[in-house]
Amino acid sequence: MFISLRWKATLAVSLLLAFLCAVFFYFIDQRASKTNASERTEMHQQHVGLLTGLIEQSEHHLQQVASGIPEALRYPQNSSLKQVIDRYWLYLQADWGIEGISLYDSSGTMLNSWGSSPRMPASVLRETIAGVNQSGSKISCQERCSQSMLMPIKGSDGHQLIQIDVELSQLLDDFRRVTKTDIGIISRRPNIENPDIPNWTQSVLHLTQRRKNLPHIIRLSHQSSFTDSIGTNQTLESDNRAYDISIFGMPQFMDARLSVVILSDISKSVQAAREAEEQSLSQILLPLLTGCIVLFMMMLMPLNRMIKQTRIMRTLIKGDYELASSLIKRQKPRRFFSDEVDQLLEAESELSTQLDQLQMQLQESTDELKNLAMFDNLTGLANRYCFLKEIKLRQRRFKRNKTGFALLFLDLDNFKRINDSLGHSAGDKLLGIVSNRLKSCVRAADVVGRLGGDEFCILIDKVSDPIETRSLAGHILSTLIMPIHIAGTEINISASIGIVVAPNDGITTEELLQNADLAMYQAKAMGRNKYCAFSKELTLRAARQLSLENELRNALANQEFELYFQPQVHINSSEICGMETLIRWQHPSKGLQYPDQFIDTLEETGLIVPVGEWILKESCRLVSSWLKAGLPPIKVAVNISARQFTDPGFLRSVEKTLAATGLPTEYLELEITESMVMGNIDESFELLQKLRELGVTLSIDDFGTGYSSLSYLKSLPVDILKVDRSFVMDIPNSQSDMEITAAIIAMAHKLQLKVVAEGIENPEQHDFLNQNNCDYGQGYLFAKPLTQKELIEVLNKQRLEQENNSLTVPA
Ligand SMILES: Nc1nc2c(ncn2[C@@H]2O[C@@H]3COP(=O)(O)O[C@H]4[C@@H](O)[C@H](n5cnc6c(=O)[nH]c(N)nc65)O[C@@H]4COP(=O)(O)O[C@H]3[C@H]2O)c(=O)[nH]1
Repeated sequence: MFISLRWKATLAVSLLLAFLCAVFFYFIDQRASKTNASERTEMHQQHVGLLTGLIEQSEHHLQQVASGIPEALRYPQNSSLKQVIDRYWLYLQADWGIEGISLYDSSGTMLNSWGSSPRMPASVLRETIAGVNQSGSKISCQERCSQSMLMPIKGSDGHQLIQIDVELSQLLDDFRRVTKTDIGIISRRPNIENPDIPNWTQSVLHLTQRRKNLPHIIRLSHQSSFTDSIGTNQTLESDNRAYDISIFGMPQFMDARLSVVILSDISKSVQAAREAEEQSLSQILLPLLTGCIVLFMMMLMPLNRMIKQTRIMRTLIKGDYELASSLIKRQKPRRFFSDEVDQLLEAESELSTQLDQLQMQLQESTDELKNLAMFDNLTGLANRYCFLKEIKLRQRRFKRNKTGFALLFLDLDNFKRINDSLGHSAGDKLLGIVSNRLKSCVRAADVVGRLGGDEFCILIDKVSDPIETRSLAGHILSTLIMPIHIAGTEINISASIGIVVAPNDGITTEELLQNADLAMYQAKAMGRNKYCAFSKELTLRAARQLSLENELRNALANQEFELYFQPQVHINSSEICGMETLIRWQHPSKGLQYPDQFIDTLEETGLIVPVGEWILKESCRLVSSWLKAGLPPIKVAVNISARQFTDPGFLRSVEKTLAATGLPTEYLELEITESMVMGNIDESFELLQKLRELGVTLSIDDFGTGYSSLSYLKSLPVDILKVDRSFVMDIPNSQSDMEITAAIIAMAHKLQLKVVAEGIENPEQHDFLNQNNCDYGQGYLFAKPLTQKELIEVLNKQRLEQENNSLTVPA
């Protein structure tokens, strides 16, 4: 729940104010109570003093009357007390306010009485006669309350006791007149039958303004008990008025059964005290309240600024840095009297700048990442990720508008060889040129992507008929085949294209790409620089390929491979000087299989490494055994695949094989291709050097088919060049092939290399090569690849011929 700081501050200040007021009020109240209590004590003392004075004055008055009686007894002489009082009774009543007079004899028996006079207890009379009791007045209440004075007096008829009474009501009225305070007498003797104050079971014997005041005393009796009320000042509030009621005894004037009650109306002083309190409160409250309002107003401005900064913060959180910085600019920090809010604003400004910079960097990085994520770095074409997204987009579109699309899966032919022989930078340039050519062949709406290496894919929009794509594929192939010049070298590149049309050739993206890939492989198998549209048949072919792979995996273990040997001859004498090992596969059901039916699969699956090791070992073992058997010494040339050559254990494997089979190293020749060496020239050089140090002969197979670098060839540690069959086969019909072959032979000789010409099938070819000083030859003209048995027969035959020739040579 949000509560503004301003309301919290106001609440806190209000609470503080309330607390201060309460404390202040408590002290004022305490002080007022003290003042009030002392004022009331003082008032009470004044009342008691006045009442005492009035009682004493009345007593004096009674004494004066009593002291005049002995004087009156003298005139006329020997008058009795009764006579005197009879004579003066009316006068005493009227002028002296005497209420009653009683005469007693010395035993305390009443002799005469005048008016109404309360009856004195006999004990008091006796004590007075005996002189024990000092002369003084006593207040007593019977039917009325009176002040009585007892005095012994000697009349003509002996000692007597005179009692003079005045009514107390006069005195109490005087008290009220002087003090404006009501007064009364309460009897302490319980009156159960008819009490004036039921709660206290007491009677009020006299009370000024009785009708008005008695209810107040009754109300007081509800507040406290009678005994608790004696000797204390009680406050009673009734009918919007306040009374001070004090009940106390006056033992010097009255007996213990009587109490005086004084009811003072203190409404005015209470009201005045209240007003004083209110005034004091207002005096303190007003400045406090004013302070509070001033504080509130003072807080308003910084709080408003803080609210604005909260908005800035929220804007920053939302990432709208432009708006945030304009808001910050609007709230300029103050130069003078700056406070925490200004510091906060400065910090916000810095934060905003930094966040803005961070966002920019983030945006740049994101863009870069997006580019990296979506586009191929080298060619700028859509990368695999982006391309797959595009395919998915088309698939979604198809669900809406039923327009199909096609995928052209393109792989450059022999790119690896070009890349290896010309170097990676030339390979990269070539890929860039291919990309541009591909883009030039398609519409803007079509997407060209590089899926990796030399694999490209083209997405053709809105295609329903596969025929549409075939003409495009043909156009692409004819565009790509145009010569490319990189670093002064002319390169001829071609590609194989696989075509699929969605959704006929695949529902999912993976399925489409897989089928396009399959079609592309088919195009490659068809002889490269071809396109092939996917068909269900291709799937079957792929399945066959898979089964071929599985069969090849078992072939080595089942010893289904066999070695054939094709003799190599001296061109000038046609005598066998060596042989090339050629692998065959004796398939359990299909019969003899040639390398073109399985060698690529061995390469692709990597099975060529263990199979190649077996070929090397078996070749060395056989030749070694033939040597030992006394057959003419013959060199064996073993084809080494690229996978074998780059295998880190290859050198060790050759060493181990030679050691294990005991074949002298000069009888082993290893055939490698140019592209194997060019792939990683430094490492290849080192390896070839080490093989040569072993004493093994090294030959370059298929020479002339790759992009041979003559500068490398010059320093390459090899012994023999094998001119590829493709140059020999058209001799003598192709002048250019003849020239190339002659040039290769001449160049090789210049480099101190021997030359083997492959594929010699007719005598013309033989003659040409002989005329051009080719060293060795291999081909059907001399011998086809032979089984072990056939080779041994040929070798034996040659040995016999040689022996016969030597025998017929004239001495
Ligand atoms: N038309 C014609 N062909 C001729 C003639 N003379 C020889 N040949 C064929 O030419 C191929 C020569 O082998 P290659 O160039 O190394 O080419 C070989 C080689 O690259 C590979 N290969 C064969 N055996 C092995 C092997 O043991 N290991 C490795 N790694 N590859 C092998 O398979 C390729 C094909 O081998 P093959 O089918 O045995 O075919 C052999 C051979 O039978 C001729 O006068 N006319």
